Amino acid sequence: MEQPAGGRRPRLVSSLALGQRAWEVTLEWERGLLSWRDPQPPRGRHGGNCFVPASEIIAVEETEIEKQCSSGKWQKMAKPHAFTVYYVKRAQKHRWQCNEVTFWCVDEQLCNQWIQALKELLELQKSRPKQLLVYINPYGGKQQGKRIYEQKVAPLFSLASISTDVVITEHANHAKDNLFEVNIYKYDGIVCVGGDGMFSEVMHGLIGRIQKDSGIDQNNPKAPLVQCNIRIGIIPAGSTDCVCYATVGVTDPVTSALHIIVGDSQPLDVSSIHHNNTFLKYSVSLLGYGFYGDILKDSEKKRWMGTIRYDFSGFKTFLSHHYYEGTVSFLPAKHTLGSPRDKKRCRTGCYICRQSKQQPEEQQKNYGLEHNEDEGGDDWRVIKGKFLAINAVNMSCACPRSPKGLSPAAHLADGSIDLILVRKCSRFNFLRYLVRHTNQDDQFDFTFVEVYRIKKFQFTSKHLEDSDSGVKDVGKKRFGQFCRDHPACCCNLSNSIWNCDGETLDSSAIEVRVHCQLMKLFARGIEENSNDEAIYNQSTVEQLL
Ligand SMILES: Nc1ncnc2c1ncn2[C@@H]1O[C@H](COP(=O)(O)OP(=O)(O)OP(=O)(O)O)[C@@H](O)[C@H]1O
Ligand SMILES: CCCCCCCCCCCCC/C=C/[C@@H](O)[C@H](CO)NC(=O)CCCCC
Ligand SMILES: [Ca+2]
Repeated sequence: MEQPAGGRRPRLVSSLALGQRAWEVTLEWERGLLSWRDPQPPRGRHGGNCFVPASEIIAVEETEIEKQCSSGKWQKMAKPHAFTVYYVKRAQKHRWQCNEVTFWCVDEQLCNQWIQALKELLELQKSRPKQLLVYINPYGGKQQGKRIYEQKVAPLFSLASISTDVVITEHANHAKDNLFEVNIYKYDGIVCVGGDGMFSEVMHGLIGRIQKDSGIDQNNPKAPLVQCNIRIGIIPAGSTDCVCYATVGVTDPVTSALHIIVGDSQPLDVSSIHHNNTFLKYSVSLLGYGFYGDILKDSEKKRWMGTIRYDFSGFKTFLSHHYYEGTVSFLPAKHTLGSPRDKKRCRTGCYICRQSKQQPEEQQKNYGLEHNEDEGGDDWRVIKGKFLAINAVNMSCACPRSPKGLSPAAHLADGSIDLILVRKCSRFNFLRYLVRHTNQDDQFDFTFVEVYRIKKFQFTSKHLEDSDSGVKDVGKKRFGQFCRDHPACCCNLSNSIWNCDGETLDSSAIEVRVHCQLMKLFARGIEENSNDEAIYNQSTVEQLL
């Protein structure tokens, strides 16, 4: 072993056996890196260098071994000593797996020294959770939540010495209500096992609880909300799992569990939605009126169909081709560098999101000023029209159905919303628009599609305006009426509904405002050059360090 230099923690270098060969294993404290290399690779094979950053080591365990080797030099040993390192292995398409490597040696003291050193290194990973509160929706998606958690996630949490309190929900809003009752502050994070709806429930519980404890009135649309530092982890077990896909790059329970274990943190913008000074809901993914509202309305009646209900209702809604008249007013976002037509997408460590990081504090400081500007300024834009869809997205909304999402260049944490207006067009053109969500073509490159990066917006449907009801919702009186003058024209005098992250809103007239980085997830955003190889190679690590 190398000696300490200048009081620094020494580099640990030993010759340890891996399988039946001796490898040079190194632990570099300064760089937080475990590596091993085969000094004499067998002829014809490249001597691979393997690297694992400490931040991606899941656990270290002493390993009880029998005399397993039938040949080679270990065969003669009376009692070999061993330890196993569990670490993150990057598989294809942003998927992570738990890999393990077992090192052997004859010297018990050396083995213990390695275990001790690696455990100390893990102790230094301060952002890792130790205690989690887990909510499982047993009825989300394909009703596999409980099985997924017990078989794939719980064993990993236990390996990583994370203790958990698990609640299997018995009804909708169970998790949300529970979050107002329990001592949330003793947990390092909340985990939800389910889909976007379950995540939304947990998020409402957590954000609501924090505002309550801070004396903030959620009904005040202008209140500066208090940031939520308790992270939420999503184990995907729903039908769309858009929040998970758009923040991790894949919907895979093991990958998500590993992001929780390594203590990743991804800030997330949250929109608040109000009607007449009454708080309705928060949204993090899609707030959609028209097409996506109608899909939701129809699909809720078909929950028994499971995950394919959305395809069925999507097809039906496409054929019905309803458009809705109304007025959208919005305040464009000036603070952010990006635009919805950018080619560059929000990825791990996104510069545009980092640049927006100061915004929450600035917002608090300039609260009064900003408020006056917004109310009196000429910055608000007003668009009246006939729309097939009005979509306000806080993130790309990438999901397995649409891997680039509704707004591919939207940012997770830049304090802005992408507002997409799809005006009345032919069925054929709307189909062309939808198909572009699934290929590489630009879905905003149509005359009937507009996209704006904004901070706030309001919407009122035409018949609410006509009835002079202002923001009061009397639209339900006319619900279900269709255009008598043109029975086949698809003009729908009734309201659509708002689809808010897969849940319906009680009002069609709404005002929406985005809160920059209001909450955090156990995620890191989608990694740019996700490594499709089995393990870090030399160049990747050099880039990292
Ligand atoms: N025990 C339960 N019984 C009935 N409903 C529940 C229960 N627990 C949670 N819920 C509700 O079920 C709704 C849907 O759950 P979830 O989001 O997990 O699945 P999904 O709708 O199939 O998936 P996605 O939202 O990804 O499309 C949530 O709004 C949640 O409030
Ligand atoms: C001819 C092929 C055309 C295919 C077009 C596919 C376009 C798909 C875009 C999907 C965007 C999903 C946005 C996410 C919404 C979630 O907050 C929400 C809750 O889970 N899911 C839905 O509303 C469910 C929405 C389901 C939509 C089908
Ligand atoms: Ca955003």
